[in-house]
Amino acid sequence: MKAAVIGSGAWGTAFAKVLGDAGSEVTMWARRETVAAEIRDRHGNEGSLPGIRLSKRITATTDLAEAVDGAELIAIAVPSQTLRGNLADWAGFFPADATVASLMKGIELGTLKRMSEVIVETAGVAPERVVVVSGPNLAPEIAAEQPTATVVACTDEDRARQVQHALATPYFRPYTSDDVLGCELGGAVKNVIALAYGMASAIGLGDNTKASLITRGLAETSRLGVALGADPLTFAGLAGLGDLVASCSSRLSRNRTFGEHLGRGESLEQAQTATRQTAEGVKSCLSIRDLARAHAVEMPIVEQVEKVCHEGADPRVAVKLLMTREMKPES
Ligand SMILES: NC(=O)C1=CN([C@@H]2O[C@H](COP(=O)(O)OP(=O)(O)OC[C@H]3O[C@@H](n4cnc5c(N)ncnc54)[C@H](O)[C@@H]3O)[C@@H](O)[C@H]2O)C=CC1
Ligand SMILES: O=C(CO)COP(=O)(O)O
Repeated sequence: MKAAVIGSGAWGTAFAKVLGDAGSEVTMWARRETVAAEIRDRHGNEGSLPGIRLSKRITATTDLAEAVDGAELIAIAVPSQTLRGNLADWAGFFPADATVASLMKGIELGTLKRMSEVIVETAGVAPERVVVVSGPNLAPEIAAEQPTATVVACTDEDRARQVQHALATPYFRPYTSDDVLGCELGGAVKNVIALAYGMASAIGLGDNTKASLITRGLAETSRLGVALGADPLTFAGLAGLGDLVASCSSRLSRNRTFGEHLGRGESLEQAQTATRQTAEGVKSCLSIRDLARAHAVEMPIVEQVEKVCHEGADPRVAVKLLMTREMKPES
């Protein structure tokens, strides 16, 4: 397959490696010429994935039209909140029948749309051409070829299978799904729960607390998903529980790490200065909270994470508020 990967950060680069290792010819698009040149000439991207060697089947450019020229698959890994603006500039260059894969895990501020919806709306791509790839996929582990599984979700089963085959390597095992909505929500909400988990770790809370956060975090994710029409079983799978456990338990997770900074008492600005890469949950906690409210779905953990991130609330007070909510049945 001829593929393009737009975005040369950690996930774009690891994803390009998977595609290259599975046999595709890949052209990456990078914003900076230094990054494109390093990928093209030295087969690495030290700034995003130190020590990783990329296949010679992978090249890179800063010219979007060149990157997507003739591509059968275009995978996008830019920050969720920039996607709409990016596509306004790029979409005219996409080949008419290309599959567009969203690798992003966020919900757009203001519109409350998922990334696949932004792609359909802004790039004029039919929904059945959009694939979502999501699962327990920490980029540095994948780049180091540590085995993992993922989900390729698309309403068009044949297209999902094509992408599944284009991604299969001995260290990356893709499963297909038709639940695009559930996979996207699972990925976006787990970033917010990982922020909460990081805060809990930093304030010294124990394993019972952390297990309760994961379990109740998944409960509120599923509640929102079901209200919006997702398959509840998706949240028990790789794009739900799998991704949530990976991000909460891993020190590689940028969202968990960001939460740790906040839990240590740093302000949002201090945490942003200390962490350079994209932590999607910091913005998506706002849009997910608004989406939940719009559908009358209770998401108490998301509500508290938003208060800590954007209203200066103390994480210890947030825990207290969560623990003293009205008593209710588990489900
Ligand atoms: N890093 C990971 O392990 C995983 C990340 N993701 C998701 O992938 C998406 C991208 O994340 P990463 O690659 O990890 O982030 P990153 O911070 O490593 O890289 C982001 C990339 O986007 C580019 N970028 C930043 N602002 C931009 C703009 N205004 N216009 C165009 N490009 C811009 C940066 O130059 C960089 O190449 C996020 O939605 C994230 O949640 C999903 C699975 C795994
Ligand atoms: O989505 C991810 C793993 O599946 C990456 O999580 P972070 O963005 O928190 O690093």
